[in-house]
Amino acid sequence: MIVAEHLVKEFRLAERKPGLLGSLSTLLTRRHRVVRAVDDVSFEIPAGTKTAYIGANGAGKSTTIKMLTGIMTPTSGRCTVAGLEPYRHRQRNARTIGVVFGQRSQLWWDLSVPDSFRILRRVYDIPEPVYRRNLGLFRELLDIDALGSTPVRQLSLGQRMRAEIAASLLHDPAVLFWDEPTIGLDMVLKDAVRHLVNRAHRELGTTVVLTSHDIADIGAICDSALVVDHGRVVHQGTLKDLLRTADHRSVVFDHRDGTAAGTVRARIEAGLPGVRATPDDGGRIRVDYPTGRYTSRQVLTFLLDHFDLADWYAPEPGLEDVLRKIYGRARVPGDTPDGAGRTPDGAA
Ligand SMILES: Nc1ncnc2c1ncn2[C@@H]1O[C@H](COP(=O)(O)OP(=O)(O)OP(=O)(O)O)[C@@H](O)[C@H]1O
Repeated sequence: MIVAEHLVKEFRLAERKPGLLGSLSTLLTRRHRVVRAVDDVSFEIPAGTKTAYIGANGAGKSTTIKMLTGIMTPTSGRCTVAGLEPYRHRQRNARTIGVVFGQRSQLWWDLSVPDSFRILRRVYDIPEPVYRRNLGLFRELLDIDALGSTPVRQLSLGQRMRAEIAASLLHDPAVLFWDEPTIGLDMVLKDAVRHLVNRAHRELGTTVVLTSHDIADIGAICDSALVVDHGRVVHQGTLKDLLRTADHRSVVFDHRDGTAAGTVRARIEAGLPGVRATPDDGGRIRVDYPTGRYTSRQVLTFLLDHFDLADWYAPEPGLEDVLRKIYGRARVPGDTPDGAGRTPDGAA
């Protein structure tokens, strides 16, 4: 079980004024502003679930994961992973968790991947059969042997990510924290990575916390969702519950009465104010309606009354639509650009 209780993380940033005089005055006055990256966040992630930690850029996801993995200490509040406060018990916590930060390597920069794995094997005291089984899987699915003896710093982004993912799974951790794990990976490797994590969950009961801007990753891996906006949790529940918050639904239909697409559109939009009708390339019409205003029955009845329907279906609302709505609200005019003043390694 992963628990966050009123978790807060603030960063103090020196205010910099532009120009030479500005730099001098910055040195003299030393004014600071505080960025509250994580703002009183509380949640419980049950063991054995696969949770997507979702939010727009700068919402506070990576900062939360850094506290859960012990890299950062909270400003206030607390969190526990399998009963341990990660920032107080970094060593013990490290045995329980496997971590990937797409933006930051967990491997030794000057060592080759096989050398890194040999060290990790000792650090985690991995039993021989487990080590062999996992290496076999990584050879088969991530083509890890092809990385050869090249030092990690000379690997391409995709090659490094393959090694990072393998390293995070090497010791069969109880909890995986994966922050943007598939950046730089091609489609085949993304599939392999999804297979590996789902296998670990199915066979070992691994708890997964995934941060990704790749909607397909979330759909292929996660069953639950935790959505943050401006450092605060705005939704926690199953992925299905999140999809049900969609404020628009759609009906797609084919008609056989030969009416021109433009006329069909005009007739629908006049008869059902607030509804949008869009012809697609295949000759079908997609009707998007606000759920607060119409039921699917009302929309369908209108279509049946006005057109000779050859076929119709109601697609499930997509995660992308739901997130676009949440992220759209998150953009406040005049917001400062995210990431300003970050330290190079992101550490506290
Ligand atoms: N080390 C740091 N020093 C100062 N500010 C920081 C630091 N790390 C993060 N921040 C700020 O905290 C806020 C949250 O950043 P965080 O990286 O947690 O967001 P995120 O949700 O992971 O974003 P993204 O999706 O872009 O990776 C941002 O405004 C960011 O600029």
